[in-house]
Parts: sequence; C-alpha cells; structure tokens
Amino acid sequence: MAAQQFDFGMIGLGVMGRNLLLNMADHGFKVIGFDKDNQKTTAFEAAATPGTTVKGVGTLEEMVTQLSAPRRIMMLVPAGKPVDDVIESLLPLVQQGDIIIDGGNSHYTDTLRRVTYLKGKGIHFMGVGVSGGEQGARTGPSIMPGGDQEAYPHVQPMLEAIAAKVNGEPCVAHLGKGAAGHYVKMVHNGIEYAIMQLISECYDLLHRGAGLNNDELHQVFDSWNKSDLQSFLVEITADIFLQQDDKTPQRLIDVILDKAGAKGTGKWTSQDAMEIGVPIPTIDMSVTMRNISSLKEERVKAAALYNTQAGKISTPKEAFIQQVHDALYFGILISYTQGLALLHRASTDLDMQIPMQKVVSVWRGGCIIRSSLLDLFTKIYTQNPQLENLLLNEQIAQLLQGKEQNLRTVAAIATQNKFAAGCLLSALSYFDAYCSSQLPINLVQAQRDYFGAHTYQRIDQPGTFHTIWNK
Ligand SMILES: NC(=O)C1=CN([C@@H]2O[C@H](COP(=O)(O)OP(=O)(O)OC[C@H]3O[C@@H](n4cnc5c(N)ncnc54)[C@H](OP(=O)(O)O)[C@@H]3O)[C@@H](O)[C@H]2O)C=CC1
Ligand SMILES: O=C(CO)[C@H](O)[C@H](O)COP(=O)(O)O
Repeated sequence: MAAQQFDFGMIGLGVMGRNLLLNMADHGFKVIGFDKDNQKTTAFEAAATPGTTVKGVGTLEEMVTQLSAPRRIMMLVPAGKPVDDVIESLLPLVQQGDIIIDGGNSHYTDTLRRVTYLKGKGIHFMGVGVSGGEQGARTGPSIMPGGDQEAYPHVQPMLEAIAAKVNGEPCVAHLGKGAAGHYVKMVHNGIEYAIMQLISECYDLLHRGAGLNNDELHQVFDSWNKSDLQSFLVEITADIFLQQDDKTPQRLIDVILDKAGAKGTGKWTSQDAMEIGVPIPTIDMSVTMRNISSLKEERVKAAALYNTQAGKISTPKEAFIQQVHDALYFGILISYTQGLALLHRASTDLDMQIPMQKVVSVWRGGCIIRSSLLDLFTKIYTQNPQLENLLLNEQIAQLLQGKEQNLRTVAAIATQNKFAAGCLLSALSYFDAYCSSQLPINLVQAQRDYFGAHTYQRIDQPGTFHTIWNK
C-alpha cells in the first residue's frame, strides 16, 4: 500500500506551531509535524481531534518524504538563528518548487535575505505573520502572508480555512511584496505594545489614583468591552482582575512583578519608523516604558530619593471613569493611526505595495489588536486606500473631538498626581503636533543655521538661505 501523503508540514511544535497544525487538521488537512523536542511531538499527536490525520515524526527526513508536492512546510521556531538553522537542515531534503514558510516573528530584513537566498536555489520562501496567541492559533488566528505570489495559491486554501472569520470572510490576505507579511506583523505588534501600555496606565490611574479594587476594575473593563472600546485586549484585561493567585489568597495581578519582558518586535517597529522618518511616539513610548520597567532596582532607589508617592484623585469616581474611558479610546485610536501611517509610508519607501484596506480587514478578527475600530478603518481605507494618516479623515476627526477634552483632563490629573502616563501624554502631544499648522521648529532651523550653517527656508519666498548671525 502506498505511504500516506500529507498536505502540510510544521517544524516547531511549541505554543504556536502545535495549535496551528491541529487547527489545520480540524479543517480536513492531513498534517505532519516535527520538533527537536520529542516530548512536544508526542504531546502534539495526543492532542489531535479524533478522526483527524495528524502525525508527529522524529526527523526532518521523515517529514519531508511524506509530504505531497509541492511540499508546504511552515516553521514556527524562535526568530533569528533557529530559522536559518532549520532552512539549512531542510535544503538537502527539499526540491525545486517546494514552499518554505516562516510563520514566526522574524525581522523583515532577515526575511528579505532568506527570500533571495532560497530563490537562488529554486525554493519559494514566504514570510507570514500570525497573530492570536495560543488560543487564536488553535481556533482561528489572523494571518498576514506576503511575498512570493507564485507560491501563495498553494497555501491560500489552508490559510483561509484556519483563519478567524469575520462575517464569513477569512482574516487572511496577501499583504504585499517581499517581506510585507513580516513587516505588517511587526507593526501589528508595535500597536499591540502601545495599546497594552495605554491600558496599563489607565489601570494605574483607576487603581492607585481613584482607589478601585480588582472587582471594580473588572466591572469597569467589562463594561468598556461592551462599549466603543470593544476589543480583545480590553476583554482579557477585565478577566485578569478576577484571576485568583494559586499560591496566596490574593488576586494574581497583585503578585506579578512590575517588570515587562519583550521579544523585540515593538523595538523593531520604533527602529524602522525612525529609519524612514515616520513619527510613532506612542509606540516608541510603550517600548521605553518596558525598558524603564526593567530597571526595577534603580526605580526603587529613585522613588525613595524623590518622594514620588502618587496622589489620590479627587474627581468623583463615576466622572473619572468616564474621563479615563475617553482618554483610553483616544490613545488607542492614535496608536492605530501611528502604526498605519508607518505602514502607508513603508509600503512605498520599501517597495512592498501593502494594500492598507486588506491589512485592517485582516486585523478585524483573530489577532491581539482586534477591536470594533477596525470595521471603521476597513471602510475608511476601502474608500481611500492611499490615505496618509487616519487623522485626516472627517469621521475620525469627529470621534476624536468627542474625546479630546477628557484626555486633556486625564493628562493634567496624571501629571499633577505623579502618575507615569507616557503613552497617554504622547498620544495627546502627537495629536497636538500633527494638528498644528504652525510649530516652533522655525527656531530649531535658526539655531541649526546659527551654529552649523545648515540653511533654512523662508515663508515669504522660495529658495535656501543662510545668515551670518549676530554674535
Ligand atoms: N506565543 C505567541 O503568542 C506568538 C508567537 N509568535 C512567534 O512564533 C514563533 C514561535 O513562537 P512560540 O510557538 O511561542 O515558541 P515556542 O518556544 O513555544 O515553540 C518553538 C518550538 O520550536 C522548537 N524548535 C526550536 N528550534 C528548532 C529546530 N531547529 N527544529 C525543530 N524545532 C525547533 C522549540 O523547541 P525547544 O523548546 O526544545 O527549543 C519549541 O518547541 C516565534 O517567532 C514567536 O515570536 C507569533 C505570534 C504569537
Ligand atoms: O506576536 C505576538 C503577539 O502578537 C507574541 O505574543 C509576541 O511574543 C509578543 O511580543 P513580546 O513578547 O515582545 O511582548
């Protein structure tokens, strides 16, 4: 009897690989997986839904030889060297026309290098962003493929089957040339960092500032999740406040150390935005806040030196909760605005041809930054795919104007009472700067010309000017 032929292979059966492959099996595809850790392979097989075709193997050779042609092989291993190692191990085993997919959070420049390297060997290589975490991978993630147009039709049916669905539409679409898939995922994560930091700043104001306990915080975030703030991150935040610690009688949130980890995608977003000159200060600030959080020992010493005890907020609770709601809404909208402005520019500057309306459509379901706002963004970008910045849209302007005053009030309360609210403040500063027809940068230009003969332009005539400034 002929050996079983499998439709799809996965290398790396950790949190994402295992769940994505089981999801694929549930949709009728025959799947085969390999992990260098045998226990993960065994656990993967054991977790399969009865009746599905799922196999775990102990070597790459076993996997490759049992795949139908063209072979479709995804890896979900840690970014960096492991991805290059897997590629090198696969090269002697695959054939021309086979498709290798990196579904991890790889840096887009690594993806571009790998595309070129493998193209030279006749192998298709696609960088594909996947978002949704463990649960999303298992039941329906948001998937961001990019690159090789010739290879995409061979994986499209599988990706569409396993992706989250919104109104019946799968949350997956081809998002552009080269490394566009990984670029879009990187910016997705930058926005994710900003929204998470904004939520944390609001939590701090409500908890330490206004004195809300965990049950009250749960109620507030739960009700916000039923409002215009409806989103995955607000939803899980509401849940978090109810989680009991299993080692003490406390809620888990109260025993978690205030030091955030990071794997790099937020930092890469900031680095790349600086590189191509797109302002994304709220995302930058969220990366900075994680970095400051890691300086726990120094922060403890500084807190003692400067007496930075945060003040109690005197605004009546209900009014303050509404103000913080509006401030958060404003901050979240600005975070998307900055990330999408970066994608818009990068699409041209890095020649990726990113279809903005598809990006926001794919983010409507399955991913970590899914929210009701993405329906609106999808309508806006469908009407105007070349929109430079969401702030230039009239509907967005109306929404922000309705919340602006409450963000200003919250920003003032936060600074007066010594709360670190860097993302809320940066969202407001970005808005104020972007919406200013006049900035004080004329003085910066004068200073540059004064000390460095860097020249300046005038408001009343064209050309470039230099002045011998009075000492
Ligand atoms: N976790 C999440 O929520 C998300 C993660 N991602 C990205 O997906 C990728 C995978 O993440 P995740 O699943 O969380 O990571 P895990 O660490 O849970 O899984 C990675 C698996 O790959 C295995 N592995 C490493 N090197 C090899 C190799 N050379 N050959 C075979 N197997 C190998 C690891 O084995 P061992 O442990 O023995 O080293 C591990 O089992 C990363 O790039 C991550 O950033 C993307 C979206 C969401
Ligand atoms: O890609 C993801 C979600 O979209 C991963 O969960 C990622 O690891 C999150 O980034 P970090 O670990 O830096 O917080």
